[in-house]
Amino acid sequence: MRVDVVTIFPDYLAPLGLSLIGRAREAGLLDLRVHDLRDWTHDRHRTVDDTPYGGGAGMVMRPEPWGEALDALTPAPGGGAGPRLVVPTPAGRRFDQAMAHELAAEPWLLFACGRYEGIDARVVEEAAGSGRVSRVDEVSLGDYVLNGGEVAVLAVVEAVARLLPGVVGNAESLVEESHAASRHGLLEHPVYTKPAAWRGREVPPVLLSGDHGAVARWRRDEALRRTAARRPDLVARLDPAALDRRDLAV
Ligand SMILES: COC(=O)c1ccnc(N)c1
Repeated sequence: MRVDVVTIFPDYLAPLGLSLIGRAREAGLLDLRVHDLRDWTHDRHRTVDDTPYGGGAGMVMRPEPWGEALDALTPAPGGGAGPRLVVPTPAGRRFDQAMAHELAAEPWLLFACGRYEGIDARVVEEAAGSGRVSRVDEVSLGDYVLNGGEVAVLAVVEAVARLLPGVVGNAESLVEESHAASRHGLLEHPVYTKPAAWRGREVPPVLLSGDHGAVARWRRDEALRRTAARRPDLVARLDPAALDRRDLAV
C-alpha cells in the first residue's frame, strides 16, 4: 500500500517511522511519503492560509497550494487509478474499524491534513470531480476538535496499516480485539498475565482452571458486562450472535 500525506507539519508524522509501522515500511509493506504543502506555494512567506470569506475568526487554508499539491501527487485523468483521498475533519463521517478495513483494502491512500479553520471547500469538490482520485472521504475520529488533521492521520494510518497482511506478527490477535467483526460489536474482555496474585489482587480463578469452555463463557460475559456499562449504544446494535452461548462449547 502506498500512503501519501500532505501537511504543513511533516515532522508531526515522524512517529510513523517507529515500531510496527516503521517495520512495515522497512519490509516494503507500506510505502509512506510525507509532503510539505508549502512546497506548492510561490510567495516569499510560503503562505498557505487567508481570512475566511463571510468573516469570522481564524484562517482558512488557501485552495491554490492544495490544488497544485494534489495535481502533482495524483495521475492525470485516464492516467491510471488515483488514490483514495482522505481528509480528516470534525465534520466528517465517523471513522471506525469497518472503515479501517475498507481503507486497508485500498492500494493507495492520500491524506490531506487541514489546519486552522479548515481547507477551502472547493479543494474537496475539485478533487472529487477531477478524475484524479478514486473517491474522497472526509473522516472524523469523534466529536472533538484538534488543531490539525495530523494527529488523526497518525491514528488512521496505524489502524489501517496494522490490518495489512504481514504487518502484525500474530494475525490471530487482530481477531480477538475490541470492535473486530468477530466480536460481534462487543468490547474486549479484561486481560491478565503473571503473577497470579499482585498487590493482593487475584486473577479470576476461571482463567487458571484450564476449562476452555468456562474461560470462553467468562470472557463473553465480561465483554457483555463491559459493553453494557461503557457503550450502551453498542448494546442497542448488538449482533444476536453475540448473545448466543451455544457457540461457546469449545
Ligand atoms: C483538524 O482536524 C480535526 O480537528 C479533526 C480531524 C478528525 N477527527 C476529529 N475529531 C477532528
